[in-house]
Amino acid sequence: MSQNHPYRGLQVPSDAPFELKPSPGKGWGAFATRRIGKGAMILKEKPLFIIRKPHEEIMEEDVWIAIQQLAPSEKEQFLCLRDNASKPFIQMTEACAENSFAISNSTRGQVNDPPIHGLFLLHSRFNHSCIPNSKIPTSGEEIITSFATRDIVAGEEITFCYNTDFECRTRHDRHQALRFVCDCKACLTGTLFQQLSDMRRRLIRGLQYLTLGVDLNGQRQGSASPIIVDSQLKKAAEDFSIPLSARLIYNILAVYLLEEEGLLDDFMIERLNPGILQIAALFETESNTRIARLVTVQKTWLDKLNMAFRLYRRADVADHAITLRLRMLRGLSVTP
Ligand SMILES: C[S@@+](CC[C@H](N)C(=O)[O-])C[C@H]1O[C@@H](n2cnc3c(N)ncnc32)[C@H](O)[C@@H]1O
Repeated sequence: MSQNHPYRGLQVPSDAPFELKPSPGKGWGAFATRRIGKGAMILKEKPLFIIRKPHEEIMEEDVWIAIQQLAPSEKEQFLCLRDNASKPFIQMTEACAENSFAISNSTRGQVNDPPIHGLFLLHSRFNHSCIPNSKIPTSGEEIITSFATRDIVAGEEITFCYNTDFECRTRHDRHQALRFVCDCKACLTGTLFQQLSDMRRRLIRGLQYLTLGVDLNGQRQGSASPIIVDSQLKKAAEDFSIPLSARLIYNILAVYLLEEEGLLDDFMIERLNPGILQIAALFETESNTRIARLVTVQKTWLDKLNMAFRLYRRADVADHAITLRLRMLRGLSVTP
């Protein structure tokens, strides 16, 4: 039956390292046809069309106009799309929502430019995992590219994470956002890994709060579901008076937890490591400077963490100045 499925009509490049086929319980998915080494490119894809509007403002008419402008062969490709591989979409906006990605225009556009949504025929066939094996880094370009974040063996399903802050969200929160039940290793209830996963992700969120002074939505936490229960510690985070030594430990602990969770890929390291090196370079008290330097040269994140713990509860000459600088950067008065 799957031989005649409309997805067979989707044009997968002949050199692509994957094929499309049914993925039990998830409609169809993309499966590696050969080994894909960590860091290797999986697919570079041009959008079939783009719509320059925020997601919630895209109307039927917008999608119809975009489709009318397609070449006949492209229209045929669009008509292959199915609602999770089963039924044709009833509304064009649904087809668009299920098969499009927000393309960041931050690198080229102006701040007030409308967001761009691109419809991608093939990348939209990739299913979600909360512990994925691929990533589509934001590039600011209309063409998107996926890369393997770890070695993928032939036959393995290729997945990516549909949301950007899931490393800080528990299973319950993730499922509410996804609106389908994911069955990845971090979602399978009754397992030790799942329990640890929730704990790690909650901790990562808390550590982020302690270093940034705000929650994922950029706001201070409300009292309904506290992330940091200790009121003094919460105030210190919001006042940016967390000492440098603790900042370094929190940041490295978050990376270590990401690694334990199976989420630490090269893109993540590229994003997080500069901040850690920057903190390590800020110490001014001589003994602290020496330890911070040792932290940076350790090979593993566990070794870095162990070394960083030597700084635990140590004050630094630079602490006060850092607090003032962070408060000024956030537009707060210099005195808490
Ligand atoms: C963008 S589509 C992915 C491709 C889709 N499976 C297909 O056959 O066209 C997203 C939809 O796939 C399904 N899906 C994706 N990841 C899943 C997962 N981990 N578990 C269950 N369903 C999943 C959900 O129905 C979701 O709304």
